[in-house]
Amino acid sequence: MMLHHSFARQLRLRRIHRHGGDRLLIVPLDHSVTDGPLTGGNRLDHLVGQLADNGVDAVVLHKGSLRYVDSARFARTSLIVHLSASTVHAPDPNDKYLVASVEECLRLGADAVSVHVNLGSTQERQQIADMAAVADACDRWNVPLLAMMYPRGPKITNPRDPALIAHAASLAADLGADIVKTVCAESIAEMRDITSASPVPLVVVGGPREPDETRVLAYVDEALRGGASGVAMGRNVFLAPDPGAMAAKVARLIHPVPHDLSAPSAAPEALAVPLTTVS
Ligand SMILES: O=C(CO)COP(=O)(O)O
Ligand SMILES: N[C@@H](CC=O)C(=O)O
Repeated sequence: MMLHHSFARQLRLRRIHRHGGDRLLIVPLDHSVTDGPLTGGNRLDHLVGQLADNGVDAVVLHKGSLRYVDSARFARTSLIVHLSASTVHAPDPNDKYLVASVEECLRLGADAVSVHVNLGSTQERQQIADMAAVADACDRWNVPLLAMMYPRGPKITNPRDPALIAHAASLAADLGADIVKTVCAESIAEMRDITSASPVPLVVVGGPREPDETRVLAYVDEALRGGASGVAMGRNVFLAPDPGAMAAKVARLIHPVPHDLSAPSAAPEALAVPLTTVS
């Protein structure tokens, strides 16, 4: 629990943790700006409904997408509105910039906002400055901030370098993020070092589409055993043949029911196990 948060910000943070506890299953759907349509506009509402009905705590959407989604979906999941954009067609896709404001997102009904920073990108200066300004607005409006932090840039040779991931997390936390979404380290032990040093919860990305569902679920299990507070998994959920069923399987790992024996074990001998690489 954050020590110095207002009632309103804590309330909104609790809303994001829809299914209780301190873990999160977030399904980002902001790819429609970065990469292009992920579903036909009319199917976005159906997709959000599938996710809301199958244990997803929150979805990430861009501001205009909300016009295609029935507000009733958000009786069962929470809404994070994404502030950053770039496309894969840009001369530098790592050049993220703001396309919305915190106030705008509040008007739209957001429970939280997210901003994207590519640590090591040639425009990191502006991206970090943007995150700091967003964090100030979040403080003024008592809105939780999810920082999407990726080591990406001309000098980044291994984006899963634990030192880079730890740096990305500390940068976001120090500038005011409540939750950090970043890449997963290559081993459970490395991830455990990173998460234990982070003052804020870390959730890991799902990464590129992995058709083998068991590998995806093993990745989630291993990330949790590495101390991650959950996942922000997009493509490996919404590109699955049945996104609702896939969300439910991931949700069972993130929010195990008391009698659920498939919950991740905390076997210490597994710490040396290399993480399944899907991200
Ligand atoms: O948070 C994310 C996108 O904003 C991660 O998405 P993927 O799981 O598709 O990598
Ligand atoms: N927000 C992330 C992932 C998907 O869009 C990015 O822009 O790389």
